[in-house]
This record gives sequence, C-alpha cells and structure tokens, in this order.
Amino acid sequence: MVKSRVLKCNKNLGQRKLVGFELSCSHKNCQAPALESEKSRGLVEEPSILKKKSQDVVRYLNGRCIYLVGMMGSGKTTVGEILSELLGYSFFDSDKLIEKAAGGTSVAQIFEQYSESFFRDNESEVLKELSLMRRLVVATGGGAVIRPINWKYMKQGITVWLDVPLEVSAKRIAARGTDSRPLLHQESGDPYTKALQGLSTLSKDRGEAYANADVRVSLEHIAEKLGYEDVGNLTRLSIAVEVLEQIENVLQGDEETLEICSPLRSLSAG
Ligand SMILES: Nc1ncnc2c1ncn2[C@@H]1O[C@H](COP(=O)(O)OP(=O)(O)O)[C@@H](O)[C@H]1O
Ligand SMILES: O=C(O)C1=C[C@@H](OP(=O)(O)O)[C@@H](O)[C@H](O)C1
Ligand SMILES: [Mg+2]
Repeated sequence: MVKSRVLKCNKNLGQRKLVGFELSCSHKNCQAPALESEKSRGLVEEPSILKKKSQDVVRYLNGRCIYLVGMMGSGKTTVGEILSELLGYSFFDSDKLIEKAAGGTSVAQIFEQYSESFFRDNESEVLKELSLMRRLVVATGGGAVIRPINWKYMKQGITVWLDVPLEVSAKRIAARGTDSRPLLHQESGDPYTKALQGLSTLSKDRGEAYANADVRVSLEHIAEKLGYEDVGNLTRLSIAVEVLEQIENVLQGDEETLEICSPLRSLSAG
C-alpha cells in the first residue's frame, strides 16, 4: 500500500489545520482497485458500450483527476462514486477526508466547535493534497468554489459542475434531513423549506462561481434529452454517463485542437 503525503500538524484552535489527511491508494499512481473488485460493490452494471465509453474517457483524461462541484444536494458524492467505478479511479470525498482527519468529528460539529473559516482552511488543504495525485474522482463540498485558491488546485484536473434545480436538491436533502449541513441550520420551517431557503441564499451569494467549471452538466438538459418530465427522476447512472459524455466532448475537442495546432505533438507523445 503506497501512502501519499500525510499532513503533520496538530488539531487545536491555535493551528489552522487538522491532524494528517491520509490519502492512501492501492497503487503508486493512485489507480483504483480493478473494476472487477469494484463490481462487488454492485453500484452499477456496466454494459459493453458503457465500458468502451469509460475506456475512451480514461484515455482522454490521461491520469487527470475529475473534481465535481455544485451546490449541496447536487449529487457530487453519489455520482462521484459511480464515476470512479466506471473509470477504475479512486474516489475521495473532501468532506469525509476532513472528518476523518478530525478523528470522526462531523462537518456540522467542526463548524460549531471551530468555525466555518477553520473548515474552509482544511478544505483548501485537502484539495491541495489531492491535486498532487492522479486518477481520482473527487467530490468536493458545495462551498469549495468560493475560494480562488481551491480553483488553482482543482484546475490541475477537470472540473465538472452538476447544475441541479434547487428544488430538486432541496427535496433530496429534505429526504435525509438538514442536520448534516450546518449552513442550512439557521433557516426555519420544515426540512424542505429550510433546505430550499438555505440553498437559494447560498446560490445568490455564490453567483456564477460554479460556472468556472470546465464542464457544466445540466440535469434539466439531460431530462430534456432523455424525455423525462421530472428532473428529479433522473437516475444516478444516467447522470454519470452524461458526465462522461461531456468530459469526452471537451477533451476530444482539446485533443483535436492540439493535434491541429502542434503537429509535432504526436511525435512528442512518443
Ligand atoms: N440522481 C439521484 N436521484 C435520487 N437521489 C439522488 C440522486 N443523486 C443523489 N441523490 C441523493 O441526494 C442526496 C444528496 O446527494 P449527495 O451525493 O450527498 O450530494 P452532494 O454531495 O452534492 O451534497 C443523497 O441522499 C443522495 O442519495
Ligand atoms: O455548500 C457548502 O458550503 C457546504 C457543502 C457541504 O458539502 P456537500 O455539498 O457535499 O453537502 C459541506 O462541505 C459543508 O456543509 C459546506
Ligand atoms: Mg457531498
């Protein structure tokens, strides 16, 4: 087992960082376990056409990581896991890494016991560490987009914005409750109302930050393409496939552009 860098620091209010983020991978360049071993998780059955698409995207990515951005409840963690399985990449959720480094303290407790700013410092540290690695799918926390430094780290890979109607995200969050999302706690009313109000406020504050992503995956666009009346009924897999297709479109375009612009490139590729 190869361990990448582990942050050495102490967990206290004086220091701004938590004790070691342990980012360990099964192979030197952070390849995920072979897809077969992932199949045991049974997250997705993979028809041959999807396998071919996944393999094409892996080639275009050439080891670059995928960073999923989007509001709370947009499906970053859920779709990210499926994407990692399809690509044979390792999956990391930045929130989970922070919670693990904090000895299991939840995100909500970190906000309460330390501060949002403390959480954000650690979020940036996690993204900095992950930016040194390859062949990862990273589900970021919804607020990762608000710090420019985080874009510097995420832009080492391909950034994908899951653009989901706030009503759909609010419904998903309400189904599990808002306790785990501290930025929704100050709202009043039933879980759906709290979630929708909180998301609406955050969305206004964050403006176009998410639009800095390399790829925008609009669930409304997918629903239209697939003939779904209700965006909320789109399956996790159909969204993951759209992410792959959009990444392929962007990277294929880049590859063709590079081929046109620098004919020597194919020689340098060896
Ligand atoms: N396509 C989907 N259809 C139905 N529920 C979903 C879908 N994607 C995510 N969810 C659910 O929505 C909630 C939020 O998803 P999550 O992946 O945690 O979002 P994020 O990480 O962006 O906050 C979870 O309970 C998850 O199971
Ligand atoms: O939008 C945000 O600022 C946050 C989103 C959360 O992650 P999810 O987007 O996975 O819920 C988590 O990082 C924290 O509660 C802050
Ligand atoms: Mg998440």
